[in-house]
Amino acid sequence: MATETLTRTDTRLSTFAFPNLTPFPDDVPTAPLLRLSLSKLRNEPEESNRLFSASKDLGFFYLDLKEDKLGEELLEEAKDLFALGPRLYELGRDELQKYDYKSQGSYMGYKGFGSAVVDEKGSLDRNEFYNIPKNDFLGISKTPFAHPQILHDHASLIKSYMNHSHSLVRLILAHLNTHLHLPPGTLQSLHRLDEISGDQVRIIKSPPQPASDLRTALGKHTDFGTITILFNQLGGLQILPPPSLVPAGQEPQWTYVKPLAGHCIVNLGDAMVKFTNGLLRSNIHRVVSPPGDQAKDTRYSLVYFARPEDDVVLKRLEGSDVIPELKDGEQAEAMTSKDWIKLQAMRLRKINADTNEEERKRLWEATGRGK
Ligand SMILES: O=C(O)CCC(=O)C(=O)O
Ligand SMILES: [Fe+2]
Repeated sequence: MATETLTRTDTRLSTFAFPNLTPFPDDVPTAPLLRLSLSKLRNEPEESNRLFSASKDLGFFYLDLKEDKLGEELLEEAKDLFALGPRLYELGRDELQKYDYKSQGSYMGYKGFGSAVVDEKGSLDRNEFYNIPKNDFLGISKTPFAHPQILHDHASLIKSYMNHSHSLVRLILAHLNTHLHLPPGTLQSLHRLDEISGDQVRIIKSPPQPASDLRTALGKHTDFGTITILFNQLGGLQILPPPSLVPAGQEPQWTYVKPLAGHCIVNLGDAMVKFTNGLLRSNIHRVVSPPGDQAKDTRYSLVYFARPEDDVVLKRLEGSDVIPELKDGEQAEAMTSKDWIKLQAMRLRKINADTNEEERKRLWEATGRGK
C-alpha cells in the first residue's frame, strides 16, 4: 500500500514539476496574473466571477489544472508534447522548411528561424515554430497539408490534446457567455470542434541567444483568435500591463510571466475584443530571452490557439445587455475570422533573403503595433 502511494506521488511530481530545467530566478519582477483553478471553476460561482474580471482587466490568467480530470489529462499530454518538441526540431531546418506553406498563402506548418520581422527596427525573430492544424489532424480538411512523419507517428497524442484543449476553451467560453448575458450557447456555437477554423497547436523552439546580443525572440503582438492555452516551462514570455493596472505616475514596463508547474496560462485574443466591442481584453505580449541563468537553456513552448470558425464575421455580438453598443455612426467591421487571422499571421512574414531593412521597417509600421 505504502509503495503504491509512493509510486503515484512520484508520477504526479514528474507531471507537475519542470525537471532538468534551470529555475526561474526569484529576483525578477513578475506579472500579476490572477491564479484560477479549473476544479473550482466547475463548482464555485466566485471563481467564475474572477475569470470574468481577469478577462476584462488583463486578458491573461493562470489556470491550475491539478485535481481535475480534464486538467490532468492536458498536463500529461502537454508533458508528452514537450518531449516531442526536440525530436521534431532534430529533423533540422532544411528538412522542416519543406513544410513551410507561406507560398501557398497559409500560416500552417513550419516557420523558419529569423523569417519574420519583430520590431520597428526591422529586426528578425529568434525562434522557429510549427503550426499543427486542427483541420488536418481531426480529418476536417478536404485538402490536408503534408506534415513530418514524426507528427503522424504521434497523431493520437496530438488529436487527444486538440480535443482536450478545445473542451477547456469551450468551458471558458461557457462562463464568459453567461457573464456577458448572451443567449445560451452563443460563443460555443461559433467554435465547434468539427468545423473548419484556424485552430492549431504550435510548438515553438527558441535556442539560447549570444549573451552580448539578446533580442526579442517573438515580437510584441496580441493573439488574433479567441482563446489561447499556453504551456511554458522556462520564462521569456512578457506582458505590457494596461495603464489601469500600473500605479499612478508610473509607465507600464514589460514584465515576465513566471511559468507555474501544474498550470496553463490562458489569454484572450482579438476575436473576443471584437465580439464584445472592447469589453474583454486581448493584451499585448512578446517573448524575449529567458531571465537570469535560464537564458542558457533552449526554450520550448506549447500553444493551442482556438479561433472562430472560418466563416464567422468578427463583429459585436447581438443579444447582450452587457456588451457596450457601437458608438453613433460607428461601422461594424465585416472581416471574417479566416481573413483576419490570415492577414495578421502573414503580414510580418512577407520577406525573403533580399528584403532590406527599410522594407522590413515599413512592414512593421504597417501593422500599427508602434515602437
Ligand atoms: O511562447 C510563448 O510563451 C508565447 C508564444 C506566443 O505568444 C504566440 O505564439 O502567440
Ligand atoms: Fe501570443
